[in-house]
Amino acid sequence: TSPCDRPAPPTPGLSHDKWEIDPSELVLLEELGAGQFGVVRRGRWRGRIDTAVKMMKEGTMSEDDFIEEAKVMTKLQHQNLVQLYGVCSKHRPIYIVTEYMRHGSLFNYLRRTAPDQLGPAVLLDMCIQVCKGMAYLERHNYIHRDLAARNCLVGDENQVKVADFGLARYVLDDQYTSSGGTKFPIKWAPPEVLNYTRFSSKSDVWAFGVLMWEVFTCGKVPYGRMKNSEVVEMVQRGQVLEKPKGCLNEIYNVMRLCWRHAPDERPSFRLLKEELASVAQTVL
Ligand SMILES: CN1CCN(C(=O)c2ccc(Nc3nc(-c4cccc(NC(=O)c5ccc(C(C)(C)C)cc5)c4)cn4ccnc34)cc2)CC1
Repeated sequence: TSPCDRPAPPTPGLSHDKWEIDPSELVLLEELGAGQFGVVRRGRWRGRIDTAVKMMKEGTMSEDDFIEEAKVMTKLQHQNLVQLYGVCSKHRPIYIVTEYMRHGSLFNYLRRTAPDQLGPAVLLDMCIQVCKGMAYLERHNYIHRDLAARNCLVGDENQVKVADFGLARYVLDDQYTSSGGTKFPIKWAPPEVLNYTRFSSKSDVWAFGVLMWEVFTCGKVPYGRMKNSEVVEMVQRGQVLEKPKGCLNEIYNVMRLCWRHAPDERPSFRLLKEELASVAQTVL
């Protein structure tokens, strides 16, 4: 056969994909918790980098599609996004390796931290950090699809980062993916998602409003113990969450902008960032 028929040998050093992590460079440490996909553990990468390692239970996600998307996700880099370092996809279960956040989910952090540590200025700054991360995703036309305090993580000095952006697309469990499912995040969904599962950056903005409510109630569950069907009814009627106790009107007004019934009447994250910064300057 002529040389043209034989595949070229891989160029040394370029044969492995940079989003592929060599498991032999990863040391797995204590368990951080179990999520939708299975166990998450702290890890040490290349001897010095602290990581969180999601070990994807078989059958919980469309792995090949996700591995393809991982190439794009590793390029999304911002100080308010939990950085995806890469994947170990040459074995099963596959591992998703990200930067490590020491204080766990924002939801648990709000509920565990003493109220005197969580004054309005701290709470507003947390919302601004999430807004910055979301404005970056919006700029890159990247929709989160499951923004909530449980999917944000806390580091040192009340640093907050958005995690698992876009991951919802790869979940196979239709109890989670269909709006009628028991695991669908109904309480963070706007009318157009409840009715037509029409996700957009403007549906992320609605969810951000609910996240602001979670933050200013220090981790209360939105709509309390109401059943999903009752929440759907209420949201479609145009009723929204009430003002959290002790929350400034100027801050509650920003939440209400996020809960405008019509998606294009909601502000962009870019505009929300300005809005929140000006509230921080004037009222705090
Ligand atoms: C003083 N406290 C002691 C207790 N504590 C901890 O144990 C604790 C400390 C650090 C933690 N950090 C992280 N924990 C996690 C973690 C832990 C358990 C579960 C999960 N989440 C998931 O498994 C998960 C998230 C989202 C989704 C969809 C696709 C539905 C959106 C599916 C699955 C993440 C991810 N991380 C990424 C970066 N850092 C972390 C988590 C927990 C917090 C500190």
